[in-house]
Amino acid sequence: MTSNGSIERPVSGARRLRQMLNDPSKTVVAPGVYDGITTRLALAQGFECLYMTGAGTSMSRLGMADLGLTTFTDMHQNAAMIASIDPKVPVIADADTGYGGPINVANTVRAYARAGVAGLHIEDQVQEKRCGHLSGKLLVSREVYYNRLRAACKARDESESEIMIIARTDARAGKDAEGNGGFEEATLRLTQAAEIGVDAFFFEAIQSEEEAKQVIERLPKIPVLLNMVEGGKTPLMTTAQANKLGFRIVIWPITGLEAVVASVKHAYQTLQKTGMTPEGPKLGPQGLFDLCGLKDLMAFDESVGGKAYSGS
Ligand SMILES: C[C@](O)(C(=O)O)[C@H](CC(=O)O)C(=O)O
Repeated sequence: MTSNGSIERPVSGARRLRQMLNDPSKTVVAPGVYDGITTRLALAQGFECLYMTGAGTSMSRLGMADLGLTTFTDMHQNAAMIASIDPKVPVIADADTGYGGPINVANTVRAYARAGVAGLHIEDQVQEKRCGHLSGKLLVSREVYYNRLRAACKARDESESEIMIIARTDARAGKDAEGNGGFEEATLRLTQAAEIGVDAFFFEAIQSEEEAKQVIERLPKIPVLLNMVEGGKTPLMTTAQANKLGFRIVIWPITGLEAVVASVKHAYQTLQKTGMTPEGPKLGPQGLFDLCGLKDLMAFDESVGGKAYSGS
């Protein structure tokens, strides 16, 4: 309640993200998450923003590489689940190509906003897309891309949502049917994106630190996101380095995936080879469920008179 008796509404993730970006000295770091457990782990670590990776969503939900197989429904459901775990912490979610023409893009923006997503990125790859750090990417024409962005901004404005529209271009390492591609094309596309009214930029597959500097210098002055893909096309840098260059958001989409794949592989290999799981400290069921809210859930049950878990 406020002093005049009205109900104070919780600050949305979108507003919180905008507030964080209002501080020009700050760089927001968002680790990639793709399911409930990675979301819980990132939240437990105290990250103030999360990034829902499309690559991770594709691999964890479908068991498939990041080639545009995830539908709007897959991505929206995952984003909604992730954003609901702690609505105070903003979630930036991958929205790939927007999943169709302008009306699909608009539908995606409205649905992500209703689900509590704080920001999303729309790119200029064709529907048969691939991870931005693979070679041979094909782009839609400038006009088709701009239409996607116009649809996204119009849907944001008409729904009076504060969701941030992040324009991603894959032009640095891709080209359209007319052969337009490369650094200049990417700069041109994002400069036009700012005219259309997007809130931030995602210049995919920056190839060197010098280019990273150029990106910041040459683009209009709205927040620029830096994509740190281990083993990808962009040299890795720390938060402090990214901040010094002027990047305002840094995402680490596959950090969790790399860690999970390595450790789960080791556990399964050990079990297969030796008939026993690897040695080392274990959380046990109690510890695992504690990570996912066990105590809070039981306390809630008890607070409304439930008896199911008392004494557990
Ligand atoms: C950011 C990204 O879109 C993602 O899905 O997380 C990917 C990351 C990856 O595939 O490594 C991308 O950069 O295209």
